[in-house]
Amino acid sequence: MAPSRHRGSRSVRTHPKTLKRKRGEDTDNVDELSKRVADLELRPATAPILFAELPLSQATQSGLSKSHFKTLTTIQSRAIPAALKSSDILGAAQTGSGKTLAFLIPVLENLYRRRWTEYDGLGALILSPTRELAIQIFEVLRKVGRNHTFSAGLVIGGKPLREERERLGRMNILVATPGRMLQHMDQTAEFEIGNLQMLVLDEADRIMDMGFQGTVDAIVEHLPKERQTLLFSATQTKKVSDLARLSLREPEFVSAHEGAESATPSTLQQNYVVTPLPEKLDTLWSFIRANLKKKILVFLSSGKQVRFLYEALRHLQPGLPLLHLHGRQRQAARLDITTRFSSSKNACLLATDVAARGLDFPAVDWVVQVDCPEDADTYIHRVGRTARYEHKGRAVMFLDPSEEEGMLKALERKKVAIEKINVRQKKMQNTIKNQLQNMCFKDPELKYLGQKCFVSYVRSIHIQRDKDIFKIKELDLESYAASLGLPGTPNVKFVKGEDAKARKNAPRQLLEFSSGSEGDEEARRKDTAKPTVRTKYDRMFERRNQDVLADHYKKMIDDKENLNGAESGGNHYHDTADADEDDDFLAVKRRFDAGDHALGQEASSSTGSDSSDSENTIPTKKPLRTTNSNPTPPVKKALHLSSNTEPLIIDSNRRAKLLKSKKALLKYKGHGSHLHFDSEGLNPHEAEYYEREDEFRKKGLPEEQREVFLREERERAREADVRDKEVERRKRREKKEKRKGREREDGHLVLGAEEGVAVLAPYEEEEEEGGAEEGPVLAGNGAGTEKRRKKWFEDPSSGEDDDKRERERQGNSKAKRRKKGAEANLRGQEREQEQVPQTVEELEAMAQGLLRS
Ligand SMILES: Nc1ncnc2c1ncn2[C@@H]1O[C@H](COP(=O)(O)OP(=O)(O)OP(=O)(O)O)[C@@H](O)[C@H]1O
Repeated sequence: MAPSRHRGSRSVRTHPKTLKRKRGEDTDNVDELSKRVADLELRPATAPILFAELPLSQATQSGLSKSHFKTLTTIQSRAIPAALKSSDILGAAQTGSGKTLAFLIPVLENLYRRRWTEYDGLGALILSPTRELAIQIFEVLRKVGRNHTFSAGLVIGGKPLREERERLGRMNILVATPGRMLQHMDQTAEFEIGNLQMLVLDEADRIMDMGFQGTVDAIVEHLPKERQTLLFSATQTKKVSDLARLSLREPEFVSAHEGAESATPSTLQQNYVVTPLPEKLDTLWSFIRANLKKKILVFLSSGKQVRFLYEALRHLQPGLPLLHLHGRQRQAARLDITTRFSSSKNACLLATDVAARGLDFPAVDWVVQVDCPEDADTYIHRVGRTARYEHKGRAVMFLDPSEEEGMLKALERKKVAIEKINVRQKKMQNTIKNQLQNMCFKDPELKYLGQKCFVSYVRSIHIQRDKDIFKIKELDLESYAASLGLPGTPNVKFVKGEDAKARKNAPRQLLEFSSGSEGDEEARRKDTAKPTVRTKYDRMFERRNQDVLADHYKKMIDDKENLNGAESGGNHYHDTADADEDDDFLAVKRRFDAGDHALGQEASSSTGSDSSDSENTIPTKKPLRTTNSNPTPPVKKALHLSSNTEPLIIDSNRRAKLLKSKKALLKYKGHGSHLHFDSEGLNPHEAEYYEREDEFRKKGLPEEQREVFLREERERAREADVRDKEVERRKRREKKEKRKGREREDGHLVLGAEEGVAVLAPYEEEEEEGGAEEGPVLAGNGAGTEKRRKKWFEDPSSGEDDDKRERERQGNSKAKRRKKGAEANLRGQEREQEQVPQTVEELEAMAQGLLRS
């Protein structure tokens, strides 16, 4: 294909790296290599067994052997020869069967045989659906390509565009996520891709899926039509529409599945357990407790479930390291977690499907699918995280009885053999429901997470396409909510008229409650749900917990009970509460002064139940105490100390003295009232306060009234939750705006929240030590030594630190340059720190610095 435009225009170099490169070139006769490739036969009988048999460059051969790859896997022996001959490939093979090398080797070799250089620009673009997988591919590329001179970069988001922009134009091979790639294509002027030779889609079916449809189509529009395209996946499709979208030319379908008994590795033992939705958590808990010495990967259907379960199980202290991974974590955290799980011997990682495809965690013992996968393909990828490359592994899936039939049929269609097993009852731990309830009760944050977990689960079921598997109406959602420790079943609103799949692929939108939502299946379901007996503790739990969670809930209750029709306002609740407290306080230390002008009111509060005390009082300016000391008789007044006794007429000093004697007053106070306490032992009321039973029954059946009451209460709780969420959202918005403000101040290019940037990390040659890989280093101009591994995944906020360090570096190097007579090697170091090529030589050296030993 298109040879290098600038080949031959390079100046002769004396840099040691150039010498190495030349030596590498000298050992290969590229023409001879091309001839051997042309002579390759693509018959199964002649399929190569060892890499040494393939017509590969010395650089690739040595990279493979240093990485301890000797024998080809089935997919490699079929795909690599065809890809070397520049065919378009549709590659399908089981998970963990080595597809990554099946496309990386042809990428390196085909560019090598075309004598690709930095002046030729981007030669190969490798797209991956997730950042983690892109990193993994990049790592393998670094490993096997260590002796090549190509520059390679990783473009996955998580950092400002600015940092990678200038280097992007000099890359020969890019590993990227589609969204970030498109952003560069649209916004980076220096990015020239008209010369692209190869496009690779790993997890091709996922990338061609709806979630990436628009992005991938836009990327392909930018690419030259004349190119080689390689598509790989464990669940490859031959969809004609997809092939047309990618302009594939007579693609070779290379499948290692054909003739295979199962679409999953033969070393994988697969089972499922039927466990009703409300019992899933107990089953998972028992499973984890029974496998404390194992490495377990648990799949859940949404990030919110992962978060809640992680927090809940963490508090229960299962007895092995617990990790969690989902798409909304920061990059640094995601990298840290995948690295920790990879290096763990025993751990439990709770993850969404962000970990379902491609990730090569070593030695995973168990894959547990707590939530049913959306389809059989997702099942295959999830279980593929264990039993990789000839290793053994086990997988178990929890199915609700309503999901069993549909899921089994879907798996059967995909040639997946799975066997039912039962949980040993004696291995089942005690239920954790009560503990979860307790934790949710004490910790409103956890309860809030639980509510979000519930809503997100229900929605995830609602938007599933396969209604043979996912039957929302058959799920016992009320019990499920209780099993999460929630005091009630949260309301879930569904948005009608939107494409379910598109929503599933847009998690951010999925999180938002749509104000325009119309349907409310959940509410309808609850209306028809059977009433259950509620104990006094249930009621107490709800009321107290609502108080803890939401002040506004209490306010609503108070508003209704105490101050119906009173003015509402921000501080109103607090005022009311204070007033209540004062009342209690006064009731204990009651005292009134008979001569006080507010005598009636105080008397009223002192008795607590006499509402008419204040009537008929005769105002006086002097309090009783002063009357005593005053020989003149007091002004005549009548005190109503009780509604059913005679008023006490104070018309003489002697009568006024009565007010000082409790005993004397008793006969004016009448008998004490009989107070009834409510079931919580609080709030005493007189018998009249409670409705008479016959009157109550007149209003309708108790059950109906109970329903109405519950509906109203639910509505209040829902409103309270909405307000909570609004506060939560506002806080998030403010935080985000603050962050953006900081970035703006620092001169960062502010990007969409989803897509960040990773620094393209051309890497320095590394010491070969038992095949162990060092992280990539910031090569800058190709001669740097500073390690950069950690920086790949620093979160966007850490970009500030980067910039600061970068500025400091630049400042240092400028200062150094000012020094006259600086030594030549010092000058070299300064340029390296600046990362900006100053001369043609530097530029050349930098581009050489990647795949080289
Ligand atoms: N020829 C080989 N010899 C030995 N090990 C190999 C070979 N090829 C690949 N492997 C190892 O097999 C494991 C799985 O490889 P890889 O990740 O490429 O699988 P995959 O087919 O892409 O899986 P998935 O479908 O899950 O993405 C890796 O650990 C890799 O190092």
